[in-house]
Amino acid sequence: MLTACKLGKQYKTGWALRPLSLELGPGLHGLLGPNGAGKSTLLRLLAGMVAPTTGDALLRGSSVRDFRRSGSRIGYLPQNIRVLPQFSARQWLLHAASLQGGESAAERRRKVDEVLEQVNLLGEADLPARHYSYGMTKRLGVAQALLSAGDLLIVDEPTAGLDPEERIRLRRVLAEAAATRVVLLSTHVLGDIGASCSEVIVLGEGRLLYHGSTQGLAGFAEDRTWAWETSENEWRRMPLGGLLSARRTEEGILCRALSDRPPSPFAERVEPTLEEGYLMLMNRQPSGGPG
Ligand SMILES: Nc1ncnc2c1ncn2[C@@H]1O[C@H](COP(=O)(O)OP(=O)(O)OP(=O)(O)O)[C@@H](O)[C@H]1O
Repeated sequence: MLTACKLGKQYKTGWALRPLSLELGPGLHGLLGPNGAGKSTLLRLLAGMVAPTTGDALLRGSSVRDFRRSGSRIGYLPQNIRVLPQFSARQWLLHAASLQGGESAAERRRKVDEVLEQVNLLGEADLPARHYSYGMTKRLGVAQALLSAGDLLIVDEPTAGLDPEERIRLRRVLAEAAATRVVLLSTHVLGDIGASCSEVIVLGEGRLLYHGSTQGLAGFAEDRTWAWETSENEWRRMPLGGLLSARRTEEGILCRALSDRPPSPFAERVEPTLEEGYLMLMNRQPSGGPG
């Protein structure tokens, strides 16, 4: 449904995103990568917000740039949303819907109520936005993106700064939206991806490093993730390289590490998490490990 073909963006300072090709079907797709990896650039290109230097992105066979020019059926939530504080959510969304044009006032009101309900803002729909919490403002941004999302919804770090309850709520909204369309979710929170995405894209320094299942990403740490229990004394002498966590239990200290070889004679291989696979892929962990 959404195809990127040799899609790339170069600024005077260099490549923000080196040419890459992708095919995405309906569902929730996660986008991961360190700061400056090119995530927002990719999302802006896929939303048709900026012109590519190379290649193109096609939605149902037509360039996303044409979609945007023709009134847009692409929902896009940028990293930083701005809502005029004197507007209520309902006023803000009715205004956004009227800019899209083409529908009767009654139909616009119906759609606005529908998205307000989806993001659970109906109860506060008539409060001025200055009274909204950070999470409510984010949900309003998602509602605005949903209003114009036909086949494609793109959200750039929607869960950043949200408390766990708000984050779960937002994830549910996105998962519901993904039932019928392509949804792309950029985040630094691996828990968001693990909980809701079946596919994940990883960028690093403007390059596509991985595109596939979340299990496949976790698999990068297969056979290199270890857990073992150690005493307080041994723990104090242990080098920290490769160590992921150390948790005190009644028996001692439960350690977990990424390493090519067993970090301790007592270490046993364990199932890697998504985070461990991501760390392995990004090559951030030292290969030696503790011990
Ligand atoms: N308009 C621009 N002009 C020049 N360089 C840009 C522009 N936009 C992005 N870049 C550069 O492209 C690279 C990728 O930036 P981008 O914002 O896409 O990364 P990101 O993965 O979204 O980062 P973050 O996680 O910090 O939001 C960075 O080096 C950035 O400085």
